[in-house]
Amino acid sequence: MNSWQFVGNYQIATSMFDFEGKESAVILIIDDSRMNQMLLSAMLKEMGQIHCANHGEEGVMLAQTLHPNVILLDVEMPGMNGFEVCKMLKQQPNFESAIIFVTAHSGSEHEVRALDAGAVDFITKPFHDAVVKARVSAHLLLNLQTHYLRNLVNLDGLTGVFNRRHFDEMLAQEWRRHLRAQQSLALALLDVDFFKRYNDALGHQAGDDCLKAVAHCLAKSTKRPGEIVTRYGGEEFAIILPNTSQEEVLGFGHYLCQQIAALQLPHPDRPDLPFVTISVGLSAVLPTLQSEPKSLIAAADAALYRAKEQGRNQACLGKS
Ligand SMILES: Nc1nc2c(ncn2[C@@H]2O[C@H](COP(=O)(O)OP(=O)(O)OP(=O)(O)O)[C@@H](O)[C@H]2O)c(=O)[nH]1
Repeated sequence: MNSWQFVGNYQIATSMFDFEGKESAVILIIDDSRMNQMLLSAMLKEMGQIHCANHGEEGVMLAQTLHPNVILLDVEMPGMNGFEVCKMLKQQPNFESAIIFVTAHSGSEHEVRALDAGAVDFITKPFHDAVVKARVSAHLLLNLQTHYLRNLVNLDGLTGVFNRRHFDEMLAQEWRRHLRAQQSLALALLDVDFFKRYNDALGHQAGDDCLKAVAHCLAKSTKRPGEIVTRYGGEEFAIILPNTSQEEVLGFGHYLCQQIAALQLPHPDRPDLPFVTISVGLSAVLPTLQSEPKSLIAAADAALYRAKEQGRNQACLGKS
């Protein structure tokens, strides 16, 4: 059931927030002037949680962890200026915030430059209360609606983690990003052990609940920025792990096995243990122009097969 909340003059469903686990919209103000931070915060406080950064570097860092819906970005700042900050923000994976430039300059040349840099709008100083509120609430609403629709397309209906379609898109995107940066990209493919027996013993409904609990635990266990948990199909899940090497990834696989076993979800019909476990196949590779993302999947898949063969409830590393 939806409850409703106001953003500016608009009433919107709180389910738009629920997808992100947020309770309200998030607005980030990046401005070196404390006075401007205070003025803008006072004007916008009804619209959501307000966070402030005093310079560009801090703003980029906060944007990475807060995933704000709207960023108000001062153009003239010491150190990195607003255009440089905007460029860095846009390079972040999964960046979806609406950037509104804040500038003392008006005129078409500045407007065009701001929009060319990737901003959705700009606000001129001195601030006009009604104009600031109207512009921010319009972009906040648009950002939430876009985000909500994107989630409907990209999320798995049963478990709430990302779906296979999003996995395919993100793996291709991360592959290109890691090829450019020459960094190692890793993948975990995992499968619930003896899941057919679980369904047969407890029914499909209980099987669905089990998949939800596993997905929730996997999502809680992946904390680094850019890590993406997806339902790969049936009782199989895949996790994309950016900037992760062969040495690191096996440890992560063991950790996932432990986390799921620690749930102690009773499994009434398996030959070895009385609770639900997973098997995990892992792979990590430095992408090259000659290789393709499917090599990463094939290696993780072969490793998953080995983990099953060797007795389940364990993680194996594949060769890619
Ligand atoms: N409840 C439920 N079951 C599903 C869903 N998707 C796939 N399954 C079931 O998952 C089971 C997978 O069975 P198998 O591929 O034989 O694998 P397993 O029994 O887990 O055996 P191992 O992987 O070898 O440990 C099948 O019975 C599917 O019907 C789903 O969305 N909900």
